[in-house]
Amino acid sequence: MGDTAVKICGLQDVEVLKSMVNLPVDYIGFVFAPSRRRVTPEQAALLSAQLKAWKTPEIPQSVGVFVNPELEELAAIVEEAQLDVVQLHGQESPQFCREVKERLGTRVFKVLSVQSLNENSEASINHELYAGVIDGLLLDTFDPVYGGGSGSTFAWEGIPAYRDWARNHGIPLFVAGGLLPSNVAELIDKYSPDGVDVSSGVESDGVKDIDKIAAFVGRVKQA
Ligand SMILES: O=C(O)c1ccccc1N[C@@H]1O[C@H](COP(=O)(O)O)[C@@H](O)[C@H]1O
Repeated sequence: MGDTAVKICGLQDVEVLKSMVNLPVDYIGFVFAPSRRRVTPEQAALLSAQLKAWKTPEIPQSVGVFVNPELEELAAIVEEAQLDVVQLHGQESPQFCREVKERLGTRVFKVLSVQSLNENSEASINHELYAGVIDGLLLDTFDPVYGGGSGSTFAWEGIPAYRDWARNHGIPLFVAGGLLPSNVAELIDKYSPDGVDVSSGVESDGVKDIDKIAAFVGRVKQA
C-alpha cells in the first residue's frame, strides 16, 4: 500500500516547485520536446537545483522528456540540466536507448504511445525489442501533434500485459495519460502500476496547480 511511485511532469516555475518540497514525489519531469510546457536547458538547470531543497522523504529524480532527440543535443541538455533519467517519447530505437545509457550515464524510460482507445489498443513500438536495454516502460495516450501530454486516458484493460512484461524484465511500468486526482486511485486499485505520471490533470488554466498536485500525490500514496 502507498508504494506506487509518482511523477509530476511539465514543471516550469520555480515557485511551484518550492511549494511542493514537502510532498512525497519520486520524479519531477521537465519537457524539452516542442510543447507549451517546454523549458530551456537553462530554466531546467535552475529547477533541478531547486530539487536539492526537498524535505520528504528523498530528493526526487529529475526526468527530461524528449521526442526523437539527436544524441549530441541530448548530451548537452543532460549535462546542463543535471538530469537523472531521460524519458523518450518518440520512435527512438533500442540501439539509441543503449547509446544514451552508455554515453550519457542516465537511466532511460521508454514510452509506448497507445494508438487507439478501444480494447485492441496498439502501441507505437514493439516493447519486446527493448528488453534488457531500458530502465522503465511508460504507457501514455498517443497524441498526434506533440507525442504526449494529451490529457486523455487510453483503454486501461491493456495494462496488465505490459506490466507483467516489465516486471518479468525487472523494470517498473509507469502509466500516464489523462490521470487526475479523481481517477488515479481507481487505476492503482485495478491495475497496480509501479508508477503513475501526470501533467495536464494537475493544472488549472494550463498552469500547474499546487492544490491539485497535493491532492494527486495524496491519492496515490493512500491507494
Ligand atoms: O507534457 C507535454 O507537453 C509533453 C509533450 C510531448 C511529449 C510528452 C509530454 N508529456 C508527457 O505526457 C504524459 C502526461 O500526460 P497528461 O498530460 O497527464 O495526459 C507524461 O508522460 C508527460 O511526461
